[in-house]
Order: sequence, then C-alpha cells, then structure tokens
Amino acid sequence: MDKKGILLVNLGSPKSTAVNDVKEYLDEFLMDEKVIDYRWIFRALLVRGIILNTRPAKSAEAYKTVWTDEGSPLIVITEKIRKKLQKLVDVPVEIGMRYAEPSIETGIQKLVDQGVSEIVLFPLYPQYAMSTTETVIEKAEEVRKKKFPKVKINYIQPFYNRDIYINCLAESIKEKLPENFDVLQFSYHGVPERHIYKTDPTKTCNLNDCCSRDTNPSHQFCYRHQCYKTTEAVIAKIGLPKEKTIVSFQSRLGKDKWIEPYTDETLETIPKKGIKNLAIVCPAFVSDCLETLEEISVEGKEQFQHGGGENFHYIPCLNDEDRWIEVVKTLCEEKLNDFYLI
Ligand SMILES: C=CC1=C(C)c2cc3[nH]c(cc4nc(cc5[nH]c(cc1n2)c(C)c5CCC(=O)O)C(CCC(=O)O)=C4C)c(C)c3C=C
Ligand SMILES: [Fe+2]
Ligand SMILES: [Fe+2]
Repeated sequence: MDKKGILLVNLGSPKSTAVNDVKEYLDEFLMDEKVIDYRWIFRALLVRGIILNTRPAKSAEAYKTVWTDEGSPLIVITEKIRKKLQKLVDVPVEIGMRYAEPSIETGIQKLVDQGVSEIVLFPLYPQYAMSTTETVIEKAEEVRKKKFPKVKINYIQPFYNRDIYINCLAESIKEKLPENFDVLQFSYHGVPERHIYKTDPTKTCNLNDCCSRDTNPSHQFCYRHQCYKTTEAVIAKIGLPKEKTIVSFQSRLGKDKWIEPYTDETLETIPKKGIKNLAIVCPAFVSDCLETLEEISVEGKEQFQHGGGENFHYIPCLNDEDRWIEVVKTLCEEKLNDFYLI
C-alpha cells in the first residue's frame, strides 16, 4: 500500500530581518507571475528596477518589530500547527513555504524520505486567489513533475464557506470580542482588481451585485466573493447584524487599482462617522504574520486613532488553537480518504 503524508503550505518569510535576506525573499515573491502578472520584462523592470531599491529596507524594519527568538511568526506558528496536527494523525506531517525556506520542495523531500508517495497538500488560505492557492498548486506540480514524478498530490480546496471552518472562526472571534464595540471590521488581504477578472473564466464576477449571490460558477475563483461569503457566514453564526460590520482589503502594493474598500482609508474615515470603538479581524490569514501584527495591530491602530478613533481591538488569527487544529485534521482526512479519485 502507498504511504500517505500531509504537507501544510503557507506563504513564507525571509530567513532573517537582514535587508539582503528580505530583498532575496521579495525578489522570489514579487517575480512570481501569479503575484505581479506582467510580462517578464515589465515585471523585472518594476520589481528589480523600482520596488527592490527601497522596499527591502522598509520591510526589514517592519519585520524586526514582529520577529521572535524562534524566527518569523508565520513560520513559527505554521510549525506549531504541524506539531499539534502530528499528534492527532498517524501519517507524517511536514510544512513547506511557497517562498524561501523551508520550501515546498524541502517539505516534499522530507515526506519522501519517510517513504511517502501520496501527499495531501493543504494550502493554508481559506479563500482562493491566483497569488496564493493557484501559485502554490502550480509550484508543487512543477516540483513534483521535475523531482518526484512518482509522487501523487491531492490538493485541499479553499474552505472559505465550509461549516466546520466557519463555526471554528465564529467561536474564536466571539470569545475574543471586547464587551463594547461599535463595529467588527473584517480586513482581508487585497489583490489587484485585475486578478479577479483574470481568474474568473466566465468573467461575470462584476464586483458589484454578483457577490451577493452564490450561484455563479465563477465564484469558485473569485477571491472577493469568497471574502464576503466568509464574512456573511461568520456574522450569521455570531448573530451580529450586518450594520455592525465592515469588510475591507489591506496591504495594497503599487499603483494598480486593488479591490476596495481599502483598510487603511476605512480606518482613517470611520471615526468621523461615529465609530470610536473598533474590533478588527483578518480572516484571510490563518496564522498571524507581518500583515496582521504590524500592518493592522500597529499601523492600523495608529490610522484609526489618527482619524479620531478611541479603542482599537485586534482579534488574533486562529493560529494553533485546538479547535482550528481539529478543522485542519478533518480537512486533511477527507483528502487522505479520497486518493482513489485522482
Ligand atoms: C492571505 C492571502 C494573501 C494574498 C491574497 C496576498 C496577495 C499579495 N501580496 C502581495 C505583496 C506582499 N505581501 C506580503 C506579505 C504577506 N502576504 C500574505 C498573504 C497574502 N498575500 C502574508 C501571509 C504575508 C506575510 C508574510 C510574513 O512573512 O509574515 C509582502 C511582504 C511584506 C512587505 O514587504 O510588505 C508583500 C510585498 C501582492 C503583490 C499580492 C497580490 C498580487
Ligand atoms: Fe501579500
Ligand atoms: Fe462575485
């Protein structure tokens, strides 16, 4: 019988906060054509000619503010998830990062070294995006074909609307909500608006009214739609009225139009509308990372207070909470059991 294993895949972080390491990481990340989807020459001009001249130093400073003794929070937390999951399942579990180390190749190699030939690969992103789920699958397939042609990989699909995930997220948020808050803001990582159209084969997700309906097949590939659906399901579960919530998109990069509304602008303007006490959560991330610990918890708080806000309450990601590990286990087991389908 073929031996099975699990590979948990997350985005990845630089190997240290040294400017050169951050530069190397950003080069691999931003030269990915699923992230900056220009023709190679234009992507190289933008990334290597402009972004990499200034951003690495700025990002390195930001990374320093969140870095722990064990390393980057994103990798440390992903490793914690792995360890807890390993205690619950009887197949080997490894981690792999889309960018930098430990890479997807390193993760597959570790599994293969343990005799594994059938891998359940779990991209740790609740919502589908070309710049996350799709690039992970593409990379894993490239590595598999080149280095491990006899290995089979079964991919876990985005789980943005799965009941087990929604229940887990809703319970986690409910427990952490402060007693008094005017609004609960859901801040998702943004993507360029163009990516939404590009990944939607029917080109019908029009960013306006179609996301209020779930019947459109294009929503299988519509990141924005999936973010709204996660929000809708979570607030229904918590019992929060829609008027007490906001959805926004963070971490915009470059001059292209990204999906709106932008988190930073929202944080500056809502206090003027009377929202002084804010709770904020970032459900595009399953583990806390630079984008939540620095961009939201620190910068976001400053933006909100600058706009006149008073109480800013950041709700951490699911990280290695036991109920989340149970969800990871269930999603992995579903795929471990359906290998005959591929
Ligand atoms: C959760 C989903 C994510 C999507 C969608 C996503 C798209 C996306 N990101 C960039 C550019 C950057 N993102 C950076 C950090 C970062 N991004 C995600 C997740 C998503 N990105 C995570 C988890 C992290 C944190 C990594 C960590 O080490 O903690 C960065 C690097 C930091 C910085 O310099 O600001 C960049 C750059 C683009 C362009 C994009 C979609 C096209
Ligand atoms: Fe990002
Ligand atoms: Fe849509």
